[in-house]
Amino acid sequence: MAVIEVANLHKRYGRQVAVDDVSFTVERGEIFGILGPNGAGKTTTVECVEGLRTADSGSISVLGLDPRRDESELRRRVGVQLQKSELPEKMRVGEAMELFASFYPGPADGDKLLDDLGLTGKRGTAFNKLSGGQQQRLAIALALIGNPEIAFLDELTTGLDPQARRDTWELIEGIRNRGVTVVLVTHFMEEAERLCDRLALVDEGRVVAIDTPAGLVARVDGGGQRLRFRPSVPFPDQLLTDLPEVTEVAHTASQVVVTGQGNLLQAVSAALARHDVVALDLRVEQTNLEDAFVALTGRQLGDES
Ligand SMILES: Nc1ncnc2c1ncn2[C@@H]1O[C@H](COP(=O)(O)OP(=O)(O)OP(=O)(O)O)[C@@H](O)[C@H]1O
Repeated sequence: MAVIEVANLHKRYGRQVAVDDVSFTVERGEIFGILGPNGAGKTTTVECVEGLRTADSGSISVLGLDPRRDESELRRRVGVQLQKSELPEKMRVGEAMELFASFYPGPADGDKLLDDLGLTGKRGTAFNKLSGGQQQRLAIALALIGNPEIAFLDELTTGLDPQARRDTWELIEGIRNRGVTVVLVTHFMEEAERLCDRLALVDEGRVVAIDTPAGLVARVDGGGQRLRFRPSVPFPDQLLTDLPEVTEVAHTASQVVVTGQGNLLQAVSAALARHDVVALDLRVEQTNLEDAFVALTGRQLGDES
């Protein structure tokens, strides 16, 4: 059952088109990702869905409600990760948790949440005395304190170190396992790949594809694998392009990059061996969401131009 339905959403800021005909649905209990480079329109889209912004046109339904008209009911049923600037600097962690819990009819166990997020020892610490990562974790705790049916998490792990990032991913999986639907805005490919059941790839205000991470990766030409190596002696590309497993042979300054599927490694190694070519520094890589994004948009995820 869809808990969020967005159809033909448009939003501009002056002449700047931020969201250009975006449509998607989010099913109950899934982690739905919105992945795209900076400025793609992710935050604007989610803020319209949360009822924090008014779209220029299009329709949005959240839990069967209209985010603008039914704002007060939705506030009780969804959790939104606040941006740092939205919390008073002097407010202590424990006070923030109690204040936010008081807004909801059936709040979650705040002590347990602080414990899960590694903030138990920080109850008495003021917000502006927390590290960036701790502030981020508090924002997540506050988004979850109301026991929401849907949690909107925007740039969840930005500013966290790798260990804290992995801990946060586990926490989010735990939330999903309790039946909460999660909408995750991110520009981290690894985060999207690891966490999301389905995701919308967005670029320049448009949805370029919606699928599972594996489904998106499978759309890359020859989806699957890539080999990189330094040949001991030059050889003609045809040696490999003749193989049914190979879809493409490309060259960098010193390396050969072979894309393909099936028993690619075995087929390429055997063909090279037959012609006395040794593959030095051989690496096998799986194609990933970054490749899918490049294949679908012609741009890198991290490319802000
Ligand atoms: N309040 C605003 N006024 C004017 N332009 C805005 C405003 N907010 C966003 N924009 C512009 O709209 C476009 C989409 O921005 P948005 O923040 O939605 O993208 P995003 O994908 O969330 O990016 P990021 O990952 O950097 O947050 C960008 O070109 C941005 O500069």
